[in-house]
Amino acid sequence: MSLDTAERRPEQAASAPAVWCSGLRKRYRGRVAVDDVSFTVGRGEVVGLLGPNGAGKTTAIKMLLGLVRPDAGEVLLLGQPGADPRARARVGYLPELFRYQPWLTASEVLALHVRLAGVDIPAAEQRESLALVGLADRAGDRLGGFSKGMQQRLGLAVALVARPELVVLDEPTSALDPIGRADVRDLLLELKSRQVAVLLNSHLIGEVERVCDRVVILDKGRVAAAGTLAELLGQNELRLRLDTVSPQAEQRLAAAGSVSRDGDNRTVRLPADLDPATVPDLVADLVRLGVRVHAVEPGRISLEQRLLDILRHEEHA
Ligand SMILES: Nc1ncnc2c1ncn2[C@@H]1O[C@H](COP(=O)(O)OP(=O)(O)OP(=O)(O)O)[C@@H](O)[C@H]1O
Repeated sequence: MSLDTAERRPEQAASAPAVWCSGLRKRYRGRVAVDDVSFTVGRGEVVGLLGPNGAGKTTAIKMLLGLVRPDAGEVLLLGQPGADPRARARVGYLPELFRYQPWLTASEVLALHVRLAGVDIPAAEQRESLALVGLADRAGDRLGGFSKGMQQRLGLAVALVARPELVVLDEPTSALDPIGRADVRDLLLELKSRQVAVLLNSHLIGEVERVCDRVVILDKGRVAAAGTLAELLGQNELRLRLDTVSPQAEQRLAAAGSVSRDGDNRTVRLPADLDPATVPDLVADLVRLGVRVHAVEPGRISLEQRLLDILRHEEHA
């Protein structure tokens, strides 16, 4: 697993990463919120920011976007200093907690943000952004009558309307129903296919696992782990359904890797660099030891399991 240290400051060029930050720190009244955080989001890359409550995710995002002043550290967005309005105009942002003026209509909110971004987006394209988040038929309705999920959908349209090259989404699906979540997942994949970079803060690990190229895990303000899903989930698993397991057979299983048991089901954690003979040899030995093998299912550990392993290890470190 590689810690994403992003040491060298990139050139301020069109090819610079979408996000580059180095040594970000923030304290609130003596309490550390973010402590020496560095990472990058490449152009067109979807990066997930994960971590427990209070880990510093939102604070880190706000420092990237110039909404919180860092005590230390440096930020480049799309190759420009984070505070530069030219960079910010090409960044779409969905904040975690937000409230629009209730007397505005959905299309007025979009028009306002397009004006603030200083870009010229035709009215038809603005309507398309509303359609993209399932609000096409509510364009003329005032926000005072919008549900939480509808407000979050509008927030997404705001983040996407000005043709951003980088989109930062702070818990975009927290208020959404299952269909809304699936829509956002499709939307993220669509952004990826258009080479728009995304930084996604979400507690929905399955969602992150499905769409993200890379993950940065924060814990107690620090980067606890970072890497591609393949790097983080390198470990293999073997799920077996067995009966008539003798003590010798138990020993043979334990020799292959750490074993957890749930009734007749056993899960063996195997190393990442698995020898191709390991699984067939194990099954042959089990059969020889009189075990009845009902099912053998290879798998990879889930991001959720990996996250829990990392965070529990940090707790005991
Ligand atoms: N404005 C603030 N004033 C004082 N402390 C703050 C402020 N904002 C954040 N903090 C503290 O900084 C730490 C990190 O908070 P942050 O909101 O960044 O965490 P998070 O990882 O986004 O959490 P969650 O998953 O719960 O949204 C917490 O201890 C929090 O209490």
